[in-house]
Amino acid sequence: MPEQSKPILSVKNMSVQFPTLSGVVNAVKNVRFDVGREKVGIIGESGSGKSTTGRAIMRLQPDTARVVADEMRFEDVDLLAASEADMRAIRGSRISMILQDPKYSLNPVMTVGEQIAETVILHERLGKKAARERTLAMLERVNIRDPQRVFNLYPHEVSGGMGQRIMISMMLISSPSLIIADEPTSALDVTVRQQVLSILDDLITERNIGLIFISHDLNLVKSFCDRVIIMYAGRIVETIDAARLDEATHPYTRGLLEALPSLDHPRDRLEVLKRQASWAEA
Ligand SMILES: Nc1ncnc2c1ncn2[C@@H]1O[C@H](COP(=O)(O)OP(=O)(O)OP(=O)(O)O)[C@@H](O)[C@H]1O
Repeated sequence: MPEQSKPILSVKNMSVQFPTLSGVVNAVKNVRFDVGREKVGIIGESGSGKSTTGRAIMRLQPDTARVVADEMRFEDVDLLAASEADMRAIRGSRISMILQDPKYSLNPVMTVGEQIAETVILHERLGKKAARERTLAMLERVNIRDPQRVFNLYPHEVSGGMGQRIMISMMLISSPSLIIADEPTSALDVTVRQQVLSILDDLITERNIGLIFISHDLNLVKSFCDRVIIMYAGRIVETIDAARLDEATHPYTRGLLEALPSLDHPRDRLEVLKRQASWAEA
């Protein structure tokens, strides 16, 4: 298989369970998917297992969680067999995660520049001066106009959109091959969202990175991603090219599409999704 079309990530029959006081929660059930150098959206309603899937790939589950799979392979790494030390070396360097709110992901008592620089000091053993230069260049790459000034700001001093661009800098500075973005723009207003998405898009294309984009915004995923995985109650009910989403056949996907408001074809009433128990079964 040519290098370019080889999957970066291959997940085969992965399930995630959480034992709780009221019984076992089967958060993810037997999911199977590959991610190549492409943008793959995962959509589904709240509780459908999207974030749990992303965190299981990063091996960031609570200790009580049970993750089983036939295979979870990231490039040359068997994620099921990797030690915690192996995972620490991979996280933030070869696989990065961008979360919804940078305020919770950034350390409040360190300047944003120091935090970004720390990534390359840690993973690439760069000296302080070289790390600072790389950081300033990366901040400039995400369209931050005055990187010298922004380098010295603390997380509470930056706006939501700038915070997310800082997160993108931090997550991309080590040139990962896979990014998992979990609702990365949900906290932003529409114009800032477009700017952040366009920066992310450019960097992903330019560096040939694979992206898993978790969202419950069907319209966003449809326009931003190449392929879409639709989850319902822990299962993948359908995987389809984003350009062909309107031709989706699964009744859950059809229901999601029909529940979307449209400016071109306004309707008096939006459809309410009617669920069937069989969608959650094998
Ligand atoms: N640590 C945990 N302990 C117990 N149950 C959990 C835990 N984390 C997640 N769950 C359960 O797993 C299921 C899937 O949750 P998950 O957060 O993956 O859904 P999601 O699709 O990402 O939802 P959202 O869009 O609201 O983030 C839910 O029923 C949730 O309550």
